[in-house]
Amino acid sequence: MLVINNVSKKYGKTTALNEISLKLNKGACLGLVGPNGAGKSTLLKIIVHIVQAYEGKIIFTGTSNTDQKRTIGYVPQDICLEENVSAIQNLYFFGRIYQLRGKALQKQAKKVLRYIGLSERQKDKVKTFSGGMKRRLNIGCALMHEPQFIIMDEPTVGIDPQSRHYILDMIKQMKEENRTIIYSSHYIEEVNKICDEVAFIDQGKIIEHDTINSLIEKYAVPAIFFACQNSERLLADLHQLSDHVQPYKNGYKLTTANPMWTMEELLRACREKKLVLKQFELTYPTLEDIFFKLTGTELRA
Ligand SMILES: Nc1ncnc2c1ncn2[C@@H]1O[C@H](COP(=O)(O)OP(=O)(O)OP(=O)(O)O)[C@@H](O)[C@H]1O
Repeated sequence: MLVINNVSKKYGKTTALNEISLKLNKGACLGLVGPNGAGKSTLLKIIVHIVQAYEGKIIFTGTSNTDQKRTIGYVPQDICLEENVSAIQNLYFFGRIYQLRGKALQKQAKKVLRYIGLSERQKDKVKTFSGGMKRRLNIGCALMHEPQFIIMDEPTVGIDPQSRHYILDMIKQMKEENRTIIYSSHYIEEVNKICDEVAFIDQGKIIEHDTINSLIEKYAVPAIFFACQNSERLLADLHQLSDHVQPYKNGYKLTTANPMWTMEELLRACREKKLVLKQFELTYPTLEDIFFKLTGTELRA
């Protein structure tokens, strides 16, 4: 288990983290989601001991390994590879840091190469690799010592959709191996695909932390979007049906706790006023909408 207790960090006058507390169970896959500058990288660097001057406590419990660093694999946001040597040489370098030698080192490097799908390119220099291949190798380097905790800082930034897919599949496999994962991203749809729980971070504070299902249940009030010609003629009816009516695209969006009844009433009002519907949809907020609702901040800003 990983316990983050009241962690704060300042860089000069900038507060990067403000009393962060989080608990993560063994085998959990947490998406750490926040916009640029929210404090994600700082928190991850504190967890992996790169940033050592901070307030609060980080506690790892239940690991059999006495050396905490050996239980953690860290994938930094910036690719950290030696470009002028081969993929396998990069893996050997990271394996040696963790005292792997000889046959054991070779065997582990081959295993990791299969895992990251680069066996065919193992002898090629990294400088000949695409951005996505470099990202995969960057992840492979963090896996050489078979860590229980895997901490990834935006590992899919700036890569092609195929490599992105590959990386997401790798993370799913890590989950099946019961590794504990923290995955930082501002691509919320990725987090939705692979994580079980999500922590929203904004301006150095954790705004929410829960399972994705619980968050959706808690905040996802359904909305009806509709568009028709002269839709402003329905405005009075709309305000009777919902307290939250807003112009949206070429029509209006209204939130409602009772969507079926609201839809029926809306259709009835359209028929009465002889208005022809162009679009009519029942929508549920995405995690991105929930983040915006809680923080007033766009994730992709
Ligand atoms: N080494 C540093 N020196 C000074 N300020 C820093 C340093 N590292 C981060 N900060 C500041 O701390 C705050 C949090 O930055 P951090 O990199 O942790 O955010 P982030 O959520 O990872 O953002 P991004 O998605 O852009 O990587 C920002 O205001 C940033 O400018």
